[in-house]
Amino acid sequence: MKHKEPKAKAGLFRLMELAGSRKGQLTGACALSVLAAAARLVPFFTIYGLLRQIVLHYHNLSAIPMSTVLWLVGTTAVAAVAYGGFGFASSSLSHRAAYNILYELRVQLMEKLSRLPAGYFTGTTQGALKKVVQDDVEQIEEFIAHNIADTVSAIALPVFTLAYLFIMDWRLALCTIFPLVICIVVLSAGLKNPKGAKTQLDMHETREAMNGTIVEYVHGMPVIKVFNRTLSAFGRLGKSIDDFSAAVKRAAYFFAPRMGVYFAAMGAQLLLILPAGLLIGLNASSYTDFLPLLLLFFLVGAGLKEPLENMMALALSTKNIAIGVARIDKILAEKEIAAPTSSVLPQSCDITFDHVQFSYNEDGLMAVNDISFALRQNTITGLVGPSGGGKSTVAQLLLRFYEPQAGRITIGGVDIKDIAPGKLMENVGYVFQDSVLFRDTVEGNIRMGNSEATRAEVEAAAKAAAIHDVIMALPMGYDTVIGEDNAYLSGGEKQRIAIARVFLKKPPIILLDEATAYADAENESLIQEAFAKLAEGKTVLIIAHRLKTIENADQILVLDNGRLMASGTHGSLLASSAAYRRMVDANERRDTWRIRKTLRKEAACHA
Ligand SMILES: Nc1ncnc2c1ncn2[C@@H]1O[C@H](COP(=O)(O)OP(=O)(O)OP(=O)(O)O)[C@@H](O)[C@H]1O
Repeated sequence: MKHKEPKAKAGLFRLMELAGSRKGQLTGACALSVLAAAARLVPFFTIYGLLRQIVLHYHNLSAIPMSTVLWLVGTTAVAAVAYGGFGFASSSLSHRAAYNILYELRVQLMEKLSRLPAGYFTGTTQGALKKVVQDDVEQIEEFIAHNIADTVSAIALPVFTLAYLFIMDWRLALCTIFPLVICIVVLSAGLKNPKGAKTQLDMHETREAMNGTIVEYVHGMPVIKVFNRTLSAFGRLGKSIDDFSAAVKRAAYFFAPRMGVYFAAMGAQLLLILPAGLLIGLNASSYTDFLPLLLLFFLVGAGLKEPLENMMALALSTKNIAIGVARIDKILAEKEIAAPTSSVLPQSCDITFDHVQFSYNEDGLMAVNDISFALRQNTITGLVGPSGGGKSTVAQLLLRFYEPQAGRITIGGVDIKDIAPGKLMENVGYVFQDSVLFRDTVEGNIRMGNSEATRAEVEAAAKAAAIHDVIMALPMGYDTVIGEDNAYLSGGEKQRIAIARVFLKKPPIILLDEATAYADAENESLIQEAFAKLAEGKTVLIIAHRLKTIENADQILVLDNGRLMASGTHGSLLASSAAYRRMVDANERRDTWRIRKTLRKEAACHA
């Protein structure tokens, strides 16, 4: 017999699955919410009881038994206290469950992200991830804290009420329920209608696109100002706002007639009860029984509107929750870095790339195309080539940011796939082009390289990276929080902090991505000195943009279009590789580049 895979849960069912261990708390919150709903109904019936007494004794109100009045008033008071008490307990329990689920979901997502290859985190995925981890999880918390228990009571309240009304008088109960059924049928048919569902989805998607563009607009404000662009000239933002407003209009046109029927039917409830009540009243045997009954239906019938309206609002927010839950699931299902079944430790730092092939996309365009080379332990290798040649990709493959589609990369003869990811990272240090600093103290930022390091070791690393003096000039020295207290660092200074991190980590293999952006003379020489110190006695791969940096390297690899075009020392490449010679010439031209006087003359101010 064919094995049937269990169907993956979606929407609220999946949310309950994610709620995991907190299901008990949620069930408790729902039960208490039902009790609160029941307590909320009690006053309707005690008022009915009082009305009945008034009608029975209208000719002599003092004949109403005091004990009955006291009982009815007492019950109303107890019900009011019970409503408050159950409501509070339900809300506390659901909030506790919601915050626990929020915490567990975020931890689950963060743990998952830490197991994903670093290459997963591109600019686009980072934006989407922020939305899921921050907004979607928050929305789920809000939904669990408020809406789940409310939904249960929104269902329970009308069920209790209608059951009671049917017991009291089934004909008037039918008149009460009939318009409500029309309301539910009309709106749920609208929500289920593919066109209606599409207008909802469009509204959701265009709102997200608009929010994304607004954030981009605000982030890009300096560029927008420099280029003197106005809001109207930033076309994409205007278009996203127009798209959203068009989607809202489409949804409004679709739902307006249905909402019309909905509100008309809600109003018709009382209109039906009145004539039906009069007809029933004509044939009633006892006027004193009939009149309070009619008043009860007026009272309770009107009270049914609110839970139904809540139910409709909930039906809409459930859709948003389902979209958020699906996005969380997509992240949880991402492919993780395969952990080795048995972890082997490399005995040396010789590195080899053996016919390595890698493409970022399925379009087959190779970023690294059948590359083979070896880096000998304790040697320095320069990686050069035109922009887009594949240099960063080679470095990132060595760090397992991505998995090659073919070939293998080894350290000390061990395939990096067989080295535990933590061990690999212990052995390799990477200085990125753009160094990220966290909103933490300078010491905390450097300590990322080694959380066990002493303050003296942190300072020694900073001195080696030629950043100690800059740190000491900050308002609180090593305790200054970067980004606060007016403590900001330049791009070059940030890179030297990143170098200090690697000094502290002391990995035997180092990858350096030379930044060109902070190439003022002083910074450049400080960074070069720090690089040189860092490289001592290590196996080093430098992605060099200034060929001078790697002139003395043991080996230089020339990459172009993902292919290894040539390799050798600076001298041998000058003799053998035309591509390398062209790069050296271009570098020399760049180093002697000056703005010509003629250009200055041409650049007159616009009137
Ligand atoms: N995350 C990515 N997704 C898709 N393509 C990418 C990605 N990163 C790089 N590429 C592409 O892969 C190719 C190699 O890029 P890579 O960044 O390795 O070149 P590079 O030599 O380091 O360039 P540069 O000197 O400008 O930093 C380029 O065609 C680039 O567009």
